[in-house]
Amino acid sequence: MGFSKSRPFFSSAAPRLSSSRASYLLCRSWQHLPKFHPASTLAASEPVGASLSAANISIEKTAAPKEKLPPTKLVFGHTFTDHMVQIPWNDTDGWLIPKILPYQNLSLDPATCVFHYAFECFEGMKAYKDSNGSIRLFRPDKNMDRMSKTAARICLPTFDHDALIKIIGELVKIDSDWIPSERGYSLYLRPTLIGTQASLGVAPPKSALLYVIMSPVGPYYPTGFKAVKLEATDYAIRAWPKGVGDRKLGANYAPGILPQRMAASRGFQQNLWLFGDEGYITEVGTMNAFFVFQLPNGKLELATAPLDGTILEGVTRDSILALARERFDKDKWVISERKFTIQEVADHAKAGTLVEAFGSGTAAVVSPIKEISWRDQPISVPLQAGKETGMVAEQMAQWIAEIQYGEVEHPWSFLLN
Ligand SMILES: Cc1ncc(COP(=O)(O)O)c(C=O)c1O
Repeated sequence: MGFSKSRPFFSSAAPRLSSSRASYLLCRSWQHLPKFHPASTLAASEPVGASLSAANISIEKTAAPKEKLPPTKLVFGHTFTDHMVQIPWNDTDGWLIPKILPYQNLSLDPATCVFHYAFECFEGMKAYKDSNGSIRLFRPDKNMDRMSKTAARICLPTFDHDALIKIIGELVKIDSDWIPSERGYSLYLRPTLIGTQASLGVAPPKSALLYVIMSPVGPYYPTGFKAVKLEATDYAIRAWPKGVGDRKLGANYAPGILPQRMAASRGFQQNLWLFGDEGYITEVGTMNAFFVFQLPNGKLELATAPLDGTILEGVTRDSILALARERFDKDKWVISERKFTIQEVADHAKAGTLVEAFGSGTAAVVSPIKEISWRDQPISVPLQAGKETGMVAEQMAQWIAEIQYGEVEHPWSFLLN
């Protein structure tokens, strides 16, 4: 059964989220933390020394600003701005004074624990320039929350979220002329936390460095959406219950490259991570996964995997769920965080009730899917006629971009002033 504009599945008026509703939504992610998961109760170490503060940032500006590339030449993660943040921590003094410095190399002893035992975690978030030239972050509190929980899981120090948002804000303001003004462009921010203790003993690091670098990026789809073909991976597993797949650890990413490369060698842009003999759908490459099914009762279901520890708690995933719950017509839609299998997707495709599928993440916001290869058989995923996207992905991309670029007032948009 199709999915056409003659059947308005979205409420005609799209109400904006009230701030009380938004704070309720912000709190929801905590409720989804599985109670049994040790990371929800683990503390990195007893807090010692000074807590992270934005009160006394030391600023050293570069004497040699770099030449900027024309925006159309930007390649994701290849160009970095003039400055970076560095904040050292040690287990005696706590967090030391944050420094904004010229972008520079780090000098680390070869025995430093980050190189041997992967004491590293990071975040991916963006700053946007709106049409007034003001700069906005999108839901930075969610990234700080996730980074703290990840740091705690590998015994790196946690930090005051508001302080780090302020420090990042200062860095973004100093390098604000690196953010292209055109719609679709943004500044990708990479907060990173590493253990810096130089010793080979496997133990909690006694010293750490939090740093932030930034890279200007262009639109993910410069010429419009491009739907992707996926290969379902069942010979390798990205994450498992009670593991660390829900944490943004660098160590989770390197093992994912080979299956992605093997999928690419067979002509697929991404792989679809399955879990277990049942073939539960978890994630798409480094994105969360959404599917739209037509249900026997005539309703449509927007389904994504639950936060059971085997998927990353995507900020975009959370935003899509919140917007769908807020703005989709409740008589016509069911919004589900539930387990579902690749077999269920294949059955829906066969019955003509698979409506749409897409990945979600900070880089692309949404990435429409047109085909999934499973056991060498293609599962075809519908797109809108004449378009490279389904209707939900298209609508979500528009709603989220409006908030990111400050075209609608919204509590998720964090204005730097
Ligand atoms: C494994 C994984 N899943 C999902 C996501 C999407 O998360 P977000 O929407 O916060 O970018 C990312 C990107 O950070 C990721 O690396």
